[in-house]
Amino acid sequence: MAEPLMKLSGVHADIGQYHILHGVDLELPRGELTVLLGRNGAGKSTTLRTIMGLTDVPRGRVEFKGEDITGWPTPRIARSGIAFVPEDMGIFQLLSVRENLDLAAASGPIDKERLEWVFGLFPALKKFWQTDAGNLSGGQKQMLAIARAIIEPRELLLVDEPTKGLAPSIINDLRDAFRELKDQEATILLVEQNFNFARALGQTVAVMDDGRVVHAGSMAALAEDDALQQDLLGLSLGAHQ
Ligand SMILES: Nc1ncnc2c1ncn2[C@@H]1O[C@H](COP(=O)(O)OP(=O)(O)OP(=O)(O)O)[C@@H](O)[C@H]1O
Repeated sequence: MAEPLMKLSGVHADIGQYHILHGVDLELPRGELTVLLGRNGAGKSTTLRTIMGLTDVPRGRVEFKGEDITGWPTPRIARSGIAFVPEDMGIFQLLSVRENLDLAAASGPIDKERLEWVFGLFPALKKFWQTDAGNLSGGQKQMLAIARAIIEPRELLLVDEPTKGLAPSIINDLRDAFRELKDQEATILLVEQNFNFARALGQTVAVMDDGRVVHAGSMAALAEDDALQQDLLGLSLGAHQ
């Protein structure tokens, strides 16, 4: 098997005095969209934050492109080619869509072709180019947050629960955008609670429970196995259709 783009081996993570991750093993195959599933509080967001260097890692190893990045400061991790869309989206509410994207382009003015490509994924951002981000709808804010992460090419994109609180029609737009993103270039790690969204996009899946990955494999296999879903996630696909 080809070397994964990212590999977590036995990763423990602390937030303050709390020990949250208890030995996470996770591999992200290059060019694939991996979905991280699991019940509330399983440690999914903490895993993304740990990859970005936002927690203490007393034990274990995080490798990106074969290099040990454990303990690197967050800006260095970002510069190495990893983009992160946190659950709270991290956009500047008082700045316009344009200003939000200008600030996200760290290496200079936004590349025109890249911007047109982003507008193709999220046409609303073109329409509301001069609008303050705080006045966008929830779905448009999520699109802006993702656009900020991809306004410059990145090798790995981490996205935390993009569908949270969004209406079904907006979720469909987001799904289409992620499909195009994964077809075009990126390796993506997506934290999701919405199993149908996850199933539509994921090639690979990892399921967390109590600070560990308890299942990893193909999404197709999990999507076909009602009993496994029930066991791992406490859900059956039938209940979610
Ligand atoms: N800043 C913090 N201080 C203390 N405990 C925290 C902190 N952040 C997260 N936790 C705890 O760590 C555990 C994992 O949280 P995390 O947010 O990673 O889970 P999750 O799988 O993303 O869940 P959710 O879907 O609810 O966001 C939870 O028990 C949570 O209460």
